[in-house]
Amino acid sequence: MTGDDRDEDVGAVAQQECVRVIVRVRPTNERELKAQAETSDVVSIAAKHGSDVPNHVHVGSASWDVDVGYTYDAVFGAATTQEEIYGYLESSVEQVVQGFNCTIFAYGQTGTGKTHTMMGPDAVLRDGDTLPVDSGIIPRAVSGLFRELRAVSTSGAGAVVHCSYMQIYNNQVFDLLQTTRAQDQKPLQVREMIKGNAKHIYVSGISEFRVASAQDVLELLKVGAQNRTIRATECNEKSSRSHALLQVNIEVESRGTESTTIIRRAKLNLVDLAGSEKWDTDIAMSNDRTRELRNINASLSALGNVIAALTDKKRSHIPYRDSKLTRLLQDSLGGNTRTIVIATISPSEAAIEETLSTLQFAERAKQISLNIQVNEVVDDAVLLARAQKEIRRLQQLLQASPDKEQLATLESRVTSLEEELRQVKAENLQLKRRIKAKREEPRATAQPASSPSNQVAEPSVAQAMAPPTPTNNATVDDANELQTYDLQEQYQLSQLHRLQSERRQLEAQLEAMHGPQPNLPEDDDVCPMCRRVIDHHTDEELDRCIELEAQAMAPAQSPPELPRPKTSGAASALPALRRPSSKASLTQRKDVVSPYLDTSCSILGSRDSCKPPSTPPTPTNARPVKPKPKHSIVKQMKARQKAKDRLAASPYVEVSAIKKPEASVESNQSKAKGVLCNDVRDIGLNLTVYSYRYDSWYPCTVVGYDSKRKMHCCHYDYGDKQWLVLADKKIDVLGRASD
Ligand SMILES: Nc1ncnc2c1ncn2[C@@H]1O[C@H](COP(=O)(O)OP(=O)(O)OP(=O)(O)O)[C@@H](O)[C@H]1O
Repeated sequence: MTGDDRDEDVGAVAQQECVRVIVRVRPTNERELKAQAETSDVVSIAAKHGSDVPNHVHVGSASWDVDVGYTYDAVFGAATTQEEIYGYLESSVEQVVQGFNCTIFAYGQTGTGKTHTMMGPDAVLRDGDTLPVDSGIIPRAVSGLFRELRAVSTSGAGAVVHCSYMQIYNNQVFDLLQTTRAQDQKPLQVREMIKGNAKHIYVSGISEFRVASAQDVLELLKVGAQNRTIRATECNEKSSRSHALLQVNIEVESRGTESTTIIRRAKLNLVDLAGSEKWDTDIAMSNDRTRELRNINASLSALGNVIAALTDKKRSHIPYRDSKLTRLLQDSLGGNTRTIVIATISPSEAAIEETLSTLQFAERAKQISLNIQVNEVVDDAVLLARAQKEIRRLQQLLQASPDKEQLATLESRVTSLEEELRQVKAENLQLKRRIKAKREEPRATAQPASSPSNQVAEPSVAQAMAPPTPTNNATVDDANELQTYDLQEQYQLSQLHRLQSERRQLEAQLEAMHGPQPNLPEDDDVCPMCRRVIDHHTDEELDRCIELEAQAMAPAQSPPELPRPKTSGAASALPALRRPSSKASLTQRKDVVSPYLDTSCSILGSRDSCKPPSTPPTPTNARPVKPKPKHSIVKQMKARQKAKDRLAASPYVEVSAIKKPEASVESNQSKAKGVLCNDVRDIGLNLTVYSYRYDSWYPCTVVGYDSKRKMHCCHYDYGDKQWLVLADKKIDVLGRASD
């Protein structure tokens, strides 16, 4: 996969898949051959539905009255080689390098070949460059992983690999890579942290070793093998009495396009479970052995319960906390980890009960669905690259739109139509006033007859409004004039309607030519002073706009607002001019007046209040009403600025960064440094580490130490892990959890 391909994967969505289950049948061993001298094997396998890999296992025994069959992802018979088994899993292991977590675990009755499948015979851990043919999945997966890492490194990717190895013995977690024997160690705690939307399970205080080659891991496995608890039992000379988990954490940093950096982190868990065992009351067992057996069976039954709960749609509670095993496998069961279960069975009739129980466990496990997702860290550069990509897309859209000249012509036509419309409206208004005045004239002059000023009797209102007659010349003239006004008004109104409809058409045309508008900011996101998105302001710009806004809002300083021309009832009843889209309208954006050009009119007011009135303002005693904003923009901007500051202080919003005065920092520092051992003994120490960048202290626990680089692996309380040279940092040691 190239860096470019990887870039495309950024932000990839989760893939749904189920736990994959494969069954491996081991050859009949000598003990079974002796026991079943007269009977044959009860397990047979076949390929179903035209599959080239056998995927169906059948168990049939007349004496046990059993005849059942199950279908899995794959079924491997006694003759299958270690290479064939790994060949089936290889691609899943290689995908770890691409950021997919993966867990492979072997489950089955004691002595059915779990350790053989996962590790192979002891001899596989001998020194040498080539893997022995009987090497199991673990050594093959480790060398496959490093092969894949070498392949990606040719395209410029760099990788860091860390490894830890632990066992769960008697439901307690022990570090298999510590120099002290497991029996003398303090058990480690399994902890949970929330990272993003997901929970992550980790072992607090486990040692993590940086490894550079498969051989390094094999060396660690050798150390671990010496520490693992093994005992001879009736079924197995070297029976594993603990569950062993090898955890390989990889971090691959690759270059995407536009010099971006993509960091992918993934975990490969390789688990060899202890085998379930029937409690044989005929055999005398030591207390230790009884305790082991009880714990192994209890943890495996807890695993069975978790799997049953996960496949039961009605169950909401999954009992992960019932055992350390299920707690550690929590991520792998129903989480963001590709999980492969290898169910190992014996073909012998003597083991038929255990075989059926293992197959039923496997049958349930394959129903568990998982949400697999690439684990990647998107850095600022990637975000920047995405933004640049979007800008390029918008620029292309703009180029694809019709030529600018045509747009400019249309825009100027709309502007001139608006002006014409305004004039027609004003004329119309004047006409209406004159008509009204004319109509009221006869009423005003129709005074009582006794009035000395009225020598001639005036016609009544009814007469004035009646159709003109030839006998009364004055009335005829008035009526004619009124009629002319009416006609003029009708003409103006029709003009008005024509102009309005023409303008609406033009605006629609303009909008269509501009294409779909990119996400225009919500009104509340736009600065009322400069009409730019508030979040795009620099600090200085923001301060300037806040100041301008405060000036505009202050009643003493605000310029006297021009009262709007009064409109008559008739004029306000005219059809309102509406734009096809208030947000996308070009003219609306164009009309916005920048406060940097003229601060005498508040942008908070309507657009008209900034324009010179079309008619001289009529004097009025009414106090001009100052338009009020929905919310105080100043407050809004200040709140945004505060939120921005908070974000800038920490890359993790939820982090409660602890600020400390510098003085105490310095005094604590030398004391804190003295407490550090600068070796694996630091593991488990709780610290707070000072970050200069964010001027804050972050609490963390030391979970690893790299002696080569003299670096500590710090697990922050907010969930991230980071390798640091603590010697160069300001730190404060808080102690250990156990203190
Ligand atoms: N597929 C196989 N081919 C050849 N030998 C096998 C195979 N599977 C298991 N064996 C042998 O069977 C014996 C028991 O196997 P192993 O120790 O792997 O069982 P286990 O399931 O891990 O048992 P336990 O749960 O007790 O640890 C070993 O001697 C191993 O070499």
